[in-house]
Amino acid sequence: MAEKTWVRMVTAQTPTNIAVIKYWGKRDETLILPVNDSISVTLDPAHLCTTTTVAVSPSFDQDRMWLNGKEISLSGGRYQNCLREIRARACEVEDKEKGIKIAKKDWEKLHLHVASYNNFPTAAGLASSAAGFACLVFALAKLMNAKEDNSELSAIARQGSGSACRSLFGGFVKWIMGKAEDGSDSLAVQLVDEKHWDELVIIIAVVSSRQKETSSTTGMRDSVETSLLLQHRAKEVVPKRIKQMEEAIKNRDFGSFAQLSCADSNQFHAVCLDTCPPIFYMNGTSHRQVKFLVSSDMGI
Ligand SMILES: Nc1ncnc2c1ncn2[C@@H]1O[C@H](COP(=O)(O)OP(=O)(O)OP(=O)(O)O)[C@@H](O)[C@H]1O
Ligand SMILES: C[C@@](O)(CCOP(=O)(O)OP(=O)(O)O)CC(=O)O
Repeated sequence: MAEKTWVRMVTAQTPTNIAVIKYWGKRDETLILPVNDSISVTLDPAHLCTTTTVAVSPSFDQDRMWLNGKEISLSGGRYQNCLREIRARACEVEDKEKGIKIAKKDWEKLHLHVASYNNFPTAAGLASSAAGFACLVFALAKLMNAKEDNSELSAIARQGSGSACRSLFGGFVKWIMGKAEDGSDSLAVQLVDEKHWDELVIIIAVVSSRQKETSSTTGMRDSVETSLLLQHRAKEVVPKRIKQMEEAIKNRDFGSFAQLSCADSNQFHAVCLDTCPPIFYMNGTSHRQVKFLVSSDMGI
């Protein structure tokens, strides 16, 4: 007779976030530590989001993951780092109804299956890695009954993709770059929740759903190696802008908020052009949109 088996599953949903003061450049590639603080706004989960189901069962013989219905490899360092960090924080789980009891030490031997869906284009510049890794880490933490709060979980999601640390919170979120070499103080904090500025409407105009030619990871590595503008931006420009942006958000000052967001986005694209070889993320449609916004009365 077959041995009695079981499956424990958790499903989570996490929205993507859009940076208004951008993260571009790492000081540590493995731990994913940035060269500057960044601030983002988390979108409404009803729109752009990732849904991830994680499952554990004694009948699984290896860790496996499916992204948008296709199996992907979990052998990459980023997935391995997240899985290792969460497993190290796993606690005992008891589900009396289903007769499941998992001791803390059992988590090392048990394997996981992960199925994740993005309801928006993947790897196209809409921060799928942010929603994806935040959702993975959050769902695993719930599955394994980890006791860490969202800021502590953000430091793990950060090791999957830098921008992911900011998707663990709603509203406006700051990723504090931190100073420690081990990355322990590089984490996200919520500045204000989603109710603080609920008349703010964000319109996402998708100008292309194709995969970007240069991934953020590769692009920012090249910028760190070759762009002098990036050094100036990280040291001189962003620290001042972060303070001004925090003030604008606190006071719901749309004029300052829009001016700072546009200036920061333009400087990010300028750093891309200052990179060798240059990186082009904007296309003709994006340029026409910027022209249109500048010529219309946006309160900027
Ligand atoms: N739902 C998900 N779960 C786990 N990993 C994901 C998920 N979605 C995307 N990823 C990972 O993120 C990678 C895409 O990241 P990348 O930074 O290139 O694009 P992006 O995040 O969509 O765009 P950008 O960073 O410019 O906003 C994918 O190749 C995959 O490895
Ligand atoms: C332009 C950005 O969206 C870049 C995001 O880069 P990623 O977080 O995707 O990069 P990795 O840390 O290498 O995974 C700006 C931002 O979100 O702050």
